[in-house]
Order: sequence, then structure tokens, then C-alpha cells
Amino acid sequence: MSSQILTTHNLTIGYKTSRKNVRCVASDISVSLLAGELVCLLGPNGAGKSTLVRSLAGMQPPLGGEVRLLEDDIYKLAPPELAKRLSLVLTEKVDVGMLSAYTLVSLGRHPYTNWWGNLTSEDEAIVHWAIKSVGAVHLAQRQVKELSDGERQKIMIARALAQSPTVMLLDEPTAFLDLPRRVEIMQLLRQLTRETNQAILLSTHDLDLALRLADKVWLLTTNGILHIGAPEDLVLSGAFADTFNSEGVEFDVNSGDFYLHTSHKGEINLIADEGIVVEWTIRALQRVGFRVKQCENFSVVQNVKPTQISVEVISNSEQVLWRITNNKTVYAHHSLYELVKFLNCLSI
Ligand SMILES: Nc1ncnc2c1ncn2[C@@H]1O[C@H](COP(=O)(O)OP(=O)(O)OP(=O)(O)O)[C@@H](O)[C@H]1O
Repeated sequence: MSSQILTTHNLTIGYKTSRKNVRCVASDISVSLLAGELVCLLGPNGAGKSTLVRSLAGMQPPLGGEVRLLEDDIYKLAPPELAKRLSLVLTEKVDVGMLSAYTLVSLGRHPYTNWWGNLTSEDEAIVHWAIKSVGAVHLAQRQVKELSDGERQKIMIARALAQSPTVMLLDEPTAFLDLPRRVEIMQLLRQLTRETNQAILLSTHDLDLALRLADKVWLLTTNGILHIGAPEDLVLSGAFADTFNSEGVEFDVNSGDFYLHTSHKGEINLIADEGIVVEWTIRALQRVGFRVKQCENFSVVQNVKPTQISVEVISNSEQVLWRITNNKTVYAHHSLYELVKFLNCLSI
């Protein structure tokens, strides 16, 4: 059975806003982070993800309850001991003066070095490994203040890795990264849980990646309820849809995607076989509000009402053509942009 690394008991998180007043963000949270698991903390803006991450990291004393790291109360651990067990990556830009990326990552070894901060060859090897793991070898000699937000974020993750902690907490680690890097970093974190048996909790707005990669999701709602389960459990229980559905946006339990409510423009018969062009044609038509009825051949279309529009996808290895039939008149377009623009102008 997996061992519990970080546990909370009746934790209440929030802020003392004045001498007499508190703002409670969530209460009675009793959860565990297990060794070898990647947990994604999800929730709408303002739900309390950052507050929870900071409270779990020993940075923001809770309003009630406790956080235990292995057997110890995290708020009673001496800073060097805490740094050996837990590393934290925040989104806030840190002012590190003139440090090179390499030096910043090597600071992650600080809890293990002697009084002078000298790195052993083993420390150096870990620093190199951490930098390589996040794909930042080419950045190592650059000054941190000259890095882009995404490049700096990778270095901050490498610094946290170099700390060789038992548990890593990351607040929106992929916020500044482009899509391929977001996938890479999430996969790396997942792989780390497998290879090092670390427990990793990261907060993110990347629902799609979380659904695909997390072992477990902690879903924090705006009224302070924490739903916990495999991503698929939370989709099936309706917790995902309840938390994220809002005016104009809807979570589709079948596809796991979010949809914008667009005004319905009518139905289109799409004549096409399967294939990538067909998939993206459907996406384009749905985006602008058409319901798509897919048919495989033209005979179906000949029986439909003349007022109904049909779109036929004709493709060969060199080009794609979209042939539109409306009221027995035929038009042709060479791009989805032209097709959508044309359909938008038709009154149906
Ligand atoms: N220093 C503070 N003092 C009082 N209230 C605060 C403070 N910081 C945040 N809050 C409030 O606590 C609640 C939770 O904020 P938090 O930043 O944890 O949410 P979040 O889920 O991380 O949001 P986001 O997704 O927008 O980053 C919000 O209502 C916020 O306004």
C-alpha cells in the first residue's frame, strides 16, 4: 500500500483580514498525499488553490487543524529539515539578482551542503540531472533575470527537483509554458513520481492535461468543498461539470471538452467519409453554431428539404474542396475559413 507523505486533519485555510475577522477559504479538509502519486489540484479562479498549496507547504499557518509531513507537524519543523523533505514552486517572479540559471538550481542543494555551501560531485550530478530533466541545458549559463517567463519557470522546477524532496508542491507550474512544454513538464512530473516515489501536488488550470495525466484530482469548488478521486471518477460523478459549468460554457462528459454555447444556426448535412479533414470540418461548423448530420453518400442529401444545406468534402492528396449545395445551387470553397464565412452570410 502507498505510504502517506503529507496529511491534513480538519484543516481550515484562509486569512485573518483584521484583528477580529477571518476569511475562511475552505474548512475541515482531511486528505493525504501518497508516495508515488501525481495529484492535480483544480478549481475555478479564487477557489483557494494557492491558499491550500501555501498552507500545505508550511508557508501560511492554517486557521484550524493541522498539516503533517510524514510524522511531524509541518509548522514545527526546522527550516533545513523542511527543505530536505519538501520543495515548493510558486508562480511569483523571484528577484535573484545576477545569478546564473545553474547557480540558482544549485541552491536547491543548499539543505545538503556544508556551511560554505560547497557542492560535492554528487550534488553537481544532481544539479545537472535536474537541469537536463526540464530540458534547460541550453539555459544553464544564462542569467535568470534575462530569461523568459517560461524559461525561468523551468529553472525554478529544476531547482525544486535538485532539492531531492519527498514531496513537491507546485502552484501553477505550467502557467507560462507553451503547449508542448506544458505536456513535457507534466509528463516529467508524472515520471518522477514513478521513478523516485515522490508525492507531487500541482495546482493547474490545465483541465485537459490533468484529466489525462493525474493519478488523482483534488477539485476545489468556490464554496470550499474538496472533491477527491481519479479524474474519471470526478467526471462521472458530475463534480467536474458542476464546478466548471457557467453561463456560456459547458463541460461535455462524453468528450471531456468544454463547449461554448453558441446560438443555433441550423442543421448541415455533411457528406464525407472518416478522416482528419472531416473531423476539423465538423469542429469548424460546430464552432459557428451549426448542428452537423454526417452522411456517407449524396443519395441521402437528394431526399432532404431543398432549404437544407449540404456540404461535401472532396479531397485528394493535393487539395481539399468543400462543395456546398443550397436550394439546388452549388458553390465551392478551398478553405474552411471561406466555407464558414460563406455559411455565415447565408440566411437559413
Ligand atoms: N492576502 C489575502 N487576504 C485575504 N484574502 C485573500 C488573500 N489572498 C487571497 N485571498 C482570497 O482567498 C480566496 C482564494 O484565493 P486563492 O489565490 O487561493 O485562489 P486560487 O484558487 O489560487 O485562484 P486563481 O485560480 O485565480 O489563482 C480568494 O477569494 C481570494 O480573494
